[in-house]
Amino acid sequence: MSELYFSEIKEIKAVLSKIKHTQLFVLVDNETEKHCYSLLKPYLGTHVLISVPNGETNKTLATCTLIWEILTKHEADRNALLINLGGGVITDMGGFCAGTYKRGINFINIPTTLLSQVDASVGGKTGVDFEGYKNHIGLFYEPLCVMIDTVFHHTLPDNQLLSGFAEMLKHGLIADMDHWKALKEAGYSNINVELIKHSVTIKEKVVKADPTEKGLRKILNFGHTIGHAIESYCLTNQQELLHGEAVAWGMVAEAYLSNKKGMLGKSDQEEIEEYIRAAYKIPEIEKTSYPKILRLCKQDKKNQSGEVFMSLLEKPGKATFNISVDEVLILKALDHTLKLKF
Ligand SMILES: NC(=O)c1ccc[n+]([C@@H]2O[C@H](COP(=O)([O-])OP(=O)(O)OC[C@H]3O[C@@H](n4cnc5c(N)ncnc54)[C@H](O)[C@@H]3O)[C@@H](O)[C@H]2O)c1
Ligand SMILES: O=C(O)C(=O)C[C@@H](O)[C@H](O)[C@H](O)COP(=O)(O)O
Ligand SMILES: [Zn+2]
Repeated sequence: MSELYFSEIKEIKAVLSKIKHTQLFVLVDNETEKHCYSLLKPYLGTHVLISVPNGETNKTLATCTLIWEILTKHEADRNALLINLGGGVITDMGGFCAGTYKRGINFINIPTTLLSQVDASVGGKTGVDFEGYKNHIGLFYEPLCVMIDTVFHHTLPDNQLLSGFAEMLKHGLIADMDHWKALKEAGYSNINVELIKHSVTIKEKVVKADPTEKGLRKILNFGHTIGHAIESYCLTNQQELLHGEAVAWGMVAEAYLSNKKGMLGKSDQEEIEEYIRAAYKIPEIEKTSYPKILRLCKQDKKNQSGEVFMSLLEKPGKATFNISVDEVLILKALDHTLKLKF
C-alpha cells in the first residue's frame, strides 16, 4: 500500500528528498494549473510541467499520448518521478501513464478534489475511458504516496464537493453505519479532515484485503454498475453529470435492487433514497435511452459470462458482491430511480 500523508502541502519537500529520482514531472490540467500549481511550486526543485485539458472527456488514450510524448521528449528514464496534481481524472490517467511508461515509473498523488482525496487517489486503480466505457483500459498500479491537504477545497465549486461527498456516503453505506450517519448529519458543506480520514481508512482497509478486486474490493463499486452507465450515457448526451452525482443515482437504483433481492429493508432503502433525492439533481434520461444504458451495464468489469453482477447492500454499513441482476430488474430500477412509468 502507498504511504498516506494528511499534511500541509509544504511537506512535499521532505517527501521528495527521501525519494531517489532522476527527473521530476508534474501533471496538471488547465484548472489545477490555475488553482493548485502555485501552492505546490515553491516546494519543488527543477521540474517539467505537463498540462493537459481538464474534464472526463479528456480522460483518454489521446491525452495519454500527449503525456508519454512529453516524458519521451525530456528523455525521462525509469527513475523519473511523476506528481499527479489534480482530481480523479488526473490521478487515474497520470497513474496509468506512469504505470505504462517504460513499463513503470514511480508516481505521487496530490489529490485536489474532495472526490480524489477520499477515493480516486487511493488504492491503485488507474486508467482511462475507451469507446464510451468508463475506465475500460487500465492497470492496478499504486502511487508511492498520497498527500492530502484540504487547502485545495477553497477553490472547489459546490457541485464538486457534492460529487466527492457521494463516494463518502458510499463508504458509510458499504462498511460503516456510523460513518453514514455522521455524514448525513454533517452535510457536504461541513466535511472536515476527520471525516475524510475516516472515508480513506474504510477504502484502505478493503483495498489492503483485496488489492486487485478478486472479491471483497467489489463492494467499493456499490452504485457503480448503474452509476457508470448513467455517467457514460450523459457524457454522450452533453448533459453535465459528475462521477459522484452519477454514483449517487446509481446508489438509489442499487439500493432499490438490494431491497428487491430480499436484502435491504424497505425503510433503510427509503432513507437512503430520500437523502439522495434531496441533495442531488436528477439526470434527465428518456425511456428511449434504456437500450444504451443496458449496453453500458453489460460492459461492467464485475460481470461474468454475460451476466450483470452487482455489489448490493444487506443493510446500511454492510455490502455484499457478485449478485446477479437480470435485465427486467435493471429496467425497473431505472424507472424507479428516474421516476418514469414502466
Ligand atoms: N481510481 C479510483 O479508485 C477512482 C475512484 C473514484 C473516481 N474515480 C474517477 O475520478 C474521476 C472523477 O474525479 P473528480 O471528481 O476529481 O473529477 P476531475 O478530476 O474532473 O476534477 C473535477 C474538476 O475540478 C477541477 N479541479 C480540480 N481540483 C480543483 C481545485 N482544487 N480547485 C478548482 N478546480 C479544481 C478539475 O480541473 C476538473 O475540471 C472520474 O473519472 C472517476 O471515474 C476513480
Ligand atoms: O476503488 C475501487 O475499487 C472502486 O471501485 C472505487 C470507485 O469509486 C471508482 O469509481 C473506480 O474507479 C471504479 O472502478 P471500475 O473498476 O468500476 O472502473
Ligand atoms: Zn467512483
